[in-house]
Amino acid sequence: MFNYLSQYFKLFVFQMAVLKPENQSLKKSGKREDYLSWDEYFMATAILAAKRSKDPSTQVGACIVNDKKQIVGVGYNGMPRGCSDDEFPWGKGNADELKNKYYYVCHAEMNAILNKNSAGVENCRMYVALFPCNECAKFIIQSGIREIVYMSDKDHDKNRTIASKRMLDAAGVKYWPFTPQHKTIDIDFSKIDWNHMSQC
Ligand SMILES: O=c1[nH]c(=O)n([C@H]2C[C@H](O)[C@@H](COP(=O)(O)O)O2)cc1CO
Ligand SMILES: [Zn+2]
Repeated sequence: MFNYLSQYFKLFVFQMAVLKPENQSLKKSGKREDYLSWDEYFMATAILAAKRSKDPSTQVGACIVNDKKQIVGVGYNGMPRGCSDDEFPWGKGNADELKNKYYYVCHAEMNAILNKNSAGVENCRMYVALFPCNECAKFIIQSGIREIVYMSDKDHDKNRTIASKRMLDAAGVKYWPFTPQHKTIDIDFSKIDWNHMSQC
């Protein structure tokens, strides 16, 4: 018991000596504490991009980040350039498959890779709202992306997801589900003080 208490006391003294000054200096700096983590920021960027999607049932966004934490590509699911999203179909229940979206829509991951604003995406990480399908997994592997951070794995029992994981595992691409600290992120344009912004 005495030994236990003595160990505990040593730990306490260590914390006071080593950890406290750092905490104090953090407090002194006056920085905001409620800021977004990097993971939240990149996932939120993916989800914001998804809001551009015209798909009435599933909106997917993807955000590619390099090892300097720079965003190098963003995309969402949409029709290819030149294929009007007012003319090509967005449904999925039609017996005639040519009248469903699946043959036409570009997936968010593919768009993010093709939209890259850097020479390549080797060794990058992709943040994506929905676990990538088998076709996207091929793009991810071939482009050199090494890690996937996802939110929903709603299609985990579908063959396209099983095949996707099989290929990602074989190629050594890591993937992990993301749980945000903030449940909501508020972007309220009406709260922006335009007068103040223009003085900056
Ligand atoms: O990896 C993906 N990336 C992606 O952008 N999508 C898009 C394609 C479709 O527009 C939509 C899926 O539609 P639905 O959930 O109605 O089957 O999500 C779908 C997947 C997974 O299948
Ligand atoms: Zn896909």
